Amino acid sequence: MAVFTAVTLDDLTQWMDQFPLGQPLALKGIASGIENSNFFLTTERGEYVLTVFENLGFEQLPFYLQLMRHLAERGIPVPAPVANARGELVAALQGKPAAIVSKLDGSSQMDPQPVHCFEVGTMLARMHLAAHDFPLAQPNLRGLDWWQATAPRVLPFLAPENARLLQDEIAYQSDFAGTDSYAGLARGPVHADLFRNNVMFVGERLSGCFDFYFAGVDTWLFDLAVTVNDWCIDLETGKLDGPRVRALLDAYAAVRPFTRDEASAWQPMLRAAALRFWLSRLYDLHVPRAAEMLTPHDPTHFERILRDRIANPAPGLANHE
Ligand SMILES: Nc1ncnc2c1ncn2[C@@H]1O[C@H](COP(=O)(O)OP(=O)(O)OP(=O)(O)O)[C@@H](O)[C@H]1O
Ligand SMILES: N[C@@H](CCO)C(=O)O
Repeated sequence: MAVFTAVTLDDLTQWMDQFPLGQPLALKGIASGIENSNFFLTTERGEYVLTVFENLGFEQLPFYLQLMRHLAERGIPVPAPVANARGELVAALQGKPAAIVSKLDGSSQMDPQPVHCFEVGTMLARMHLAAHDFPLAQPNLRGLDWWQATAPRVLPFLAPENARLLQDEIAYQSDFAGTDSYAGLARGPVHADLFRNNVMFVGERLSGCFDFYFAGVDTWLFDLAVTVNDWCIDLETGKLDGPRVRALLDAYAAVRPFTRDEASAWQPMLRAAALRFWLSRLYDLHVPRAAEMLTPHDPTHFERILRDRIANPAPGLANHE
């Protein structure tokens, strides 16, 4: 059960006065998700999602919520945060930061076909372009600095061959981040966690994406690699599926063509994106937080993906300028 903070309809009656949403009518905890307490909230004005943030502070949240507002205003299908009477998107609830956002239609597509990957590629490229003039800046907090700081904390728990893989890959990625080709990559605010469970579909139409709480400024290519490593793989083996990769990349490139630097950085970036989630899953498994109540995600899934991306070249990026 992923509701860490208990909230009842009674708790909300007064709290909701600050929002222009009328009275709360129904509240239902959402079981999935491992980061925050989420509730479907029905008010006199409609359907919303209430999130109580368990790990994020009042300092970081404006970046995520303002980014969602910025994207929603530009027609990207993301939850629109609702401001309170003081114009704030974050308000304290039971001493924790909380926000109300609009509810998206649809459900996750956990068995994606090329048609779904095409939709995801189009939306991701549109999102990158729409976020480009977003004025706030926050680095990707799960980027290279975090990998370098976190690896030593999980190394003692790893078998020797995995410890070697982790150390070698961090060294490889540190070198890669220092190359001219890396420096030439386009950057901006990116989602950085656009997995299957963070996108909604109604039939074959993408109806929205959510969970921006790992968003940060990073290369667009990193975001694309994170997305491909989840949407375009066989879940058993972690191997890329050609038709889905092509669909996602072609759709992305039709909105924003790839550059030469991006084409040459693609293989290392797929490895970087695999490393990022292998490491965070190792960290969640071996260094659990006190409030953790769910079984952490399986790290070996991303270890397999990383080993595969090192051993096998992925389909390349075409259409570069
Ligand atoms: N705006 C929204 N509209 C509709 N459903 C939503 C919305 N936001 C969240 N949900 C639902 O709540 C669930 C949990 O949300 P979310 O993934 O953001 O939680 P989390 O705790 O941050 O999870 P994790 O980081 O593990 O993915 C989603 O799977 C989705 O079903
Ligand atoms: N997408 C992450 C979970 C955090 O959102 C993972 O699969 O490890």
